[in-house]
Amino acid sequence: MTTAKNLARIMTQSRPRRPARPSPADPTRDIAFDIVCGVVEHRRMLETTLERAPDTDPRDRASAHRLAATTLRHMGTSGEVLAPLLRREPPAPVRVALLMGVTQLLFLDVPPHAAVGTIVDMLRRRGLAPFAGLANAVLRRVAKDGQALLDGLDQSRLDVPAWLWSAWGARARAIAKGLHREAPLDLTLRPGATAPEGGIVMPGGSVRYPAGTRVTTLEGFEAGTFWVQDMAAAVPARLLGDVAGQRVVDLCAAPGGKTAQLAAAGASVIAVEREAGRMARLRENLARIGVSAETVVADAESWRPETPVDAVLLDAPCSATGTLRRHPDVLWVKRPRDVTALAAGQDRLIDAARDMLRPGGVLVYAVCSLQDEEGPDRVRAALTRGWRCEPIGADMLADLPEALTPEGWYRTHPGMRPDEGGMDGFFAARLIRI
Ligand SMILES: C[S@@+](CC[C@H](N)C(=O)[O-])C[C@H]1O[C@@H](n2cnc3c(N)ncnc32)[C@H](O)[C@@H]1O
Repeated sequence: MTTAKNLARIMTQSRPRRPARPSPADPTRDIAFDIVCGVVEHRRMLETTLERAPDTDPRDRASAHRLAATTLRHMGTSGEVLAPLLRREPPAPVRVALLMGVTQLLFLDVPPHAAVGTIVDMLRRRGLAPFAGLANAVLRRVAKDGQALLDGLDQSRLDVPAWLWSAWGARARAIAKGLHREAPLDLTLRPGATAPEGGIVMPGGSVRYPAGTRVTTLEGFEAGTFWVQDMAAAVPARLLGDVAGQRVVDLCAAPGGKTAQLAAAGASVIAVEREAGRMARLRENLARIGVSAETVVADAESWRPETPVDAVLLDAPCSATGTLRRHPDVLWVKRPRDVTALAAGQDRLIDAARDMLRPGGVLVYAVCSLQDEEGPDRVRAALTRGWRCEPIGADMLADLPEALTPEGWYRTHPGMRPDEGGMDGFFAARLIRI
């Protein structure tokens, strides 16, 4: 039996007992390890690390993404499982390896011998052989006790950093439960298009497929009959009302989901995006879908249209806490001060949008954030700077009435409609230029 005393002894050993055998190559674990170390040690986003491994087989990348994302999604709980098994805190990379091992054992369907062996091999491969014995002992213990180790743990609470939990207030538990589920794949259809087989039509007309569905394999992808957009993200563009024939500016536009919606609804759209690379993606997406828009690579804070426009959609850069189901790295990368800095930028963009609109013109301000500072607080602040709020009508959200707040704002979170697969967190409000 492995006692805490034995474990402590293993931890103090500086060399493995047996000569190390060569560890087999395992790109999935290696990339996942780099991703989680990047998040934990350097607050580096998951995608940034993935981009550093461009030549990897797509299946290894997909498996690495899944292992890393699942580790990050359950990181608080896995840490709690490890706590009584560790006499002292191991070095950060070793802790990451142990967390990955616990994830494989308790949250993924990896058979115990493989769950333990792959982590031990990884430690040897990554220059951490002195800790292979520790990992072997700890993970075997986790494998032996299995799911019983989770009994009595408040996983929802453990897997959300304290600052986010308190910021979410009464919504926190429902949101946290939503975050434990992988997000499904939602499509927005080009008007008149038929959905690929196997989807479920959601409120608002989005079509939903199970988590893990690869979009490029769906019929109609090449022909551009649909684009990927969470059902909650499909709503803000519709809050502008009937835009047919109107001049609409889509600010912060890439990769272009909302530009496509506005163009498909008959608006004459100017899409403004700061990053040239992201704008190239927007153009590719519009070409695939078969809709057109004027595209401008510029900073939305300083760019202005030649003449004032009827409407602006501002999908502002934000903390993205509404997309935590897809991006669990955000849980551990973002800090309260990031939200404060983002809120200041959001105010500047709202002011810029005012300069673009004719008097009486409409701004839909939207963020994929769950934070009050980036949603309700920005709208309240705007009311002192030349805007009035026009409450969203119940008819505009007839399919999703629970998303309409008493103030007339649109607000969703990942805990909503849990039995139908949940949805991303979004906030949007209609502001009129005075
Ligand atoms: C939330 S994403 C927009 C998603 C997009 N609206 C859609 O529906 O596909 C924010 C985008 O804003 C861009 N961005 C950030 N600050 C900007 C600025 N000052 N001017 C223009 N674009 C900006 C980012 O590069 C990013 O592509």
